[in-house]
Amino acid sequence: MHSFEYKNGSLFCEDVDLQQIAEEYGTPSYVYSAATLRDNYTRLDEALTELDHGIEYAVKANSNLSVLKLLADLGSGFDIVSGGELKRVIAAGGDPAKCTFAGVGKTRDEIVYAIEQGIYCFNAESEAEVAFIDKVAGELGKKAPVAIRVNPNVDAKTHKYISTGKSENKFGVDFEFIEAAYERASKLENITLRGLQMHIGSQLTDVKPFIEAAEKVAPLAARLKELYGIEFFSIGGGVGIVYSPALASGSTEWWESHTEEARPLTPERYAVGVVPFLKDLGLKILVEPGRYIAGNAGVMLTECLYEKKGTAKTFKVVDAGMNDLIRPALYEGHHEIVPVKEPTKQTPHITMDVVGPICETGDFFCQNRDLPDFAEGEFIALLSSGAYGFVMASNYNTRGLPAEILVDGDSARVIRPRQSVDAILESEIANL
Ligand SMILES: Cc1ncc(COP(=O)(O)O)c(C=O)c1O
Ligand SMILES: N[C@@H](CCCC[NH3+])C(=O)O
Repeated sequence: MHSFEYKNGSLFCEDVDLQQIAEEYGTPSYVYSAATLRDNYTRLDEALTELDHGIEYAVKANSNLSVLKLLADLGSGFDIVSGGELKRVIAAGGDPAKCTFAGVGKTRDEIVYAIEQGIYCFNAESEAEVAFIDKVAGELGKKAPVAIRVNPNVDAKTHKYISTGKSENKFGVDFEFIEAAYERASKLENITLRGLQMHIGSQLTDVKPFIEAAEKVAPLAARLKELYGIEFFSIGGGVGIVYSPALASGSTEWWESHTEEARPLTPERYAVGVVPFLKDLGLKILVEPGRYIAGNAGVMLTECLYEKKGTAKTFKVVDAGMNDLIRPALYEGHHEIVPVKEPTKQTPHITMDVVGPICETGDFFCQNRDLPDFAEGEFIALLSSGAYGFVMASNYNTRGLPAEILVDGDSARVIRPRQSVDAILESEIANL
């Protein structure tokens, strides 16, 4: 489910007209649907009922405090990658005892903070890191819970920048070395071996790599349980979403018009694929979805400022740039673009580039795309922008960060006001 659809000639998020949001709060703005966030969480949770499982929402995908609070209220745990993310979870009312801490470069300060807050487990990504956590825990007179991330050398068949489970990627300890790493770790005095973790990549749209990884690593998890009494196996995140056709795929008719094989990955297919390898391990199974929970729960609204017809192309210049949504520039990520005012049968389609105001050639949201025409002053929505959207925004070109708005039914709340340029300048020191 996602709650973005045309009603009465305008694009709505749940019961709120996005035209009104754009007019009231300005653009560029991110708008999230609370119902979609809740629904995505619940659907995945229900798909995994056969397992003793826990959902650790990957905070990096969308870390707004209101989003974290909504998920914490549903009982979610959190997968964090920095001390900052842990602080966010705590500020949002999340439970540190339900947090796992991933990432290849945890610092001393972050490790100390996480131990003091009593996180559920560090997911260590190298033997050097395990040794360092042991040392820091010893200095604090504590025992730190540790899992080691295994790199199973499985091809996730996703964009090369977001593939993480091959040996050439920086993540985790190679499958060939992992048992020796556990054996050495088991001799350290200030850590407890609590689990095993893997994560093979992001935006997987095929279930096969998940199955391959689960089949390869489940026997290892069983051995580690027997040898060291680990209690969980985290199979990571990575469940992909439908970026196109994003709007249509929100409808039941769209799903029903596709055969099972032609359908993109769903939580149910994911579960059918991996559960058989996991259900008899006697371990708690954790999943770390980010994009699946937040991706299709958000759009970015922007206004068309100018149209420019060149000899080669028609450009629509909008008021959002790659600093607001970097996925197209960074990964050639596809986001569907739809006018907020619903196109009619008479609206002509034209081939266009939708570009931002940033001084970079890569500052585009689409190139040579056939879209229903829209005029200067009209608002458009970039769909599927709820994950890895706002969180990757920057102040490049001294542009304030966009606003974030959470819609729930017929209510719309600003959950992050637009950042002013003054606020950017206030954080700097002019050495005059
Ligand atoms: C360790 C870890 N877990 C979970 C995730 C979440 O991934 P996704 O948003 O694809 O579910 C990531 C990001 O890829 C990650 O690095
Ligand atoms: N930022 C990436 C995903 C990275 C996943 C983090 N491990 C994207 O937008 O697709």
